[in-house]
Amino acid sequence: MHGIKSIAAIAGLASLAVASPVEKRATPGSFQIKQVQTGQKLAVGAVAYQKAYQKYNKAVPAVVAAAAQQGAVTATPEQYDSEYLCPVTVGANTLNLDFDTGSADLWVFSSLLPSSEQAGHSIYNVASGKKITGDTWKISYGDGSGAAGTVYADKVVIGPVTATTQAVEAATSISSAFQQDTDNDGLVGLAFSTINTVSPKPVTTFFDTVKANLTSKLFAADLKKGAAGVYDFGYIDTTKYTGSIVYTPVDSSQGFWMFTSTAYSIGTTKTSASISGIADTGTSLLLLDASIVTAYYKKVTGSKNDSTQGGYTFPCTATLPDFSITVGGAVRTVPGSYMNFAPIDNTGKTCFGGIQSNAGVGFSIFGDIFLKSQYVIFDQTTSSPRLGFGQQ
Ligand SMILES: O=C(c1ccc(-c2ccco2)nc1O)N(Cc1ccccn1)C1CC1
Repeated sequence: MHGIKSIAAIAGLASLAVASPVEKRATPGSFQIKQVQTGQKLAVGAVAYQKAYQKYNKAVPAVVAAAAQQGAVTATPEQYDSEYLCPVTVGANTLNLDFDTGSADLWVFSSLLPSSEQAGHSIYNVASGKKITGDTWKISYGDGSGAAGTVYADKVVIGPVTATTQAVEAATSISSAFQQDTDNDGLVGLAFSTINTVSPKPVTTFFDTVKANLTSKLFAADLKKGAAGVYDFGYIDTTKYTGSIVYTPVDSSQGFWMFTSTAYSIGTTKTSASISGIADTGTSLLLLDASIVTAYYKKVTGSKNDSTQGGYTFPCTATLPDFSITVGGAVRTVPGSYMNFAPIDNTGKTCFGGIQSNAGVGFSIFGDIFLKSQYVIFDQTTSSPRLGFGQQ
């Protein structure tokens, strides 16, 4: 999630009620993208994993060997898992981009921006691209942040996959929050291309551009609590989850990976309820109906809905109940320990909850707080898209 959407959740989802909620290589068959250790040397997870087997002269599992040979880029979340970033080569430069399944624009900080707004960022130099005359774009996210600019066709490389002529949306203006988040050089939208904002005609997302060349038309997100995550493209890594994957149909009519769960549990208390929401790697938190949120924090001693903090807070020492949903007939659980998003200040006394209200959004948002407890498969292998969840 780019820090902005998480700031939305912290700064005041109440304000959301006012703000318009949501108007945000030779290609081998499959490969693994690891997220970059921002500011640190790239740890290539799959290669490290392979080395471990080789060190003890053990056979390297095929999927690890495949991933290692595919090349992998490892990204680590920002502090408090507020954002997960992967290095992507755009034209001649490598930028750290936020893979966002809640939006469908690949936009980047560019040489077209005023130099003051480029400061601290890796930049796409439009000189290497082919300007797509007449195309413009403008995106606004749920928290009022946003960006706008023009469009170039250029090479985009993610892992070992190269899209030779991907539409790259070069920013000519960006909101202040994006300027301040110097870890983030732009977004790779992985929602459906129908909500791409390029005018007069939407362009395809990176995934839509390359999916025909993948072994399977799918990608999977393996985000982690406080550690590097992985995006797998074109294959399912069966070492990444326990038990089996449960699948559920996706309603893509609003351009999101939207699904419905049929019950939720707070601790061991299960309640039947139809919860319609989206799998959104670009949102930090888990945004649910107020009734569920209130019921959850009733179980947390010292919690309160603090309008000055923009949501529910509790003592950082609080014990938090697990939260589960029933999806595709199976229960999928977020451990209580994942529900503490971050301290509200540097005293570390009071913490901000990972579960907050979806007021003003119109549906629930299963952001990183939920997604990092699962191996999530975004599956377009058939004409009916679906989501898969494997408990981690
Ligand atoms: O930020 C967005 C978001 C993403 C993409 C677009 C968009 C506009 C035009 C095309 O895509 N508009 C958004 O608003 N969230 C998450 C969110 C978080 C908090 C409140 C509201 N929402 C979309 C996925 C739901």
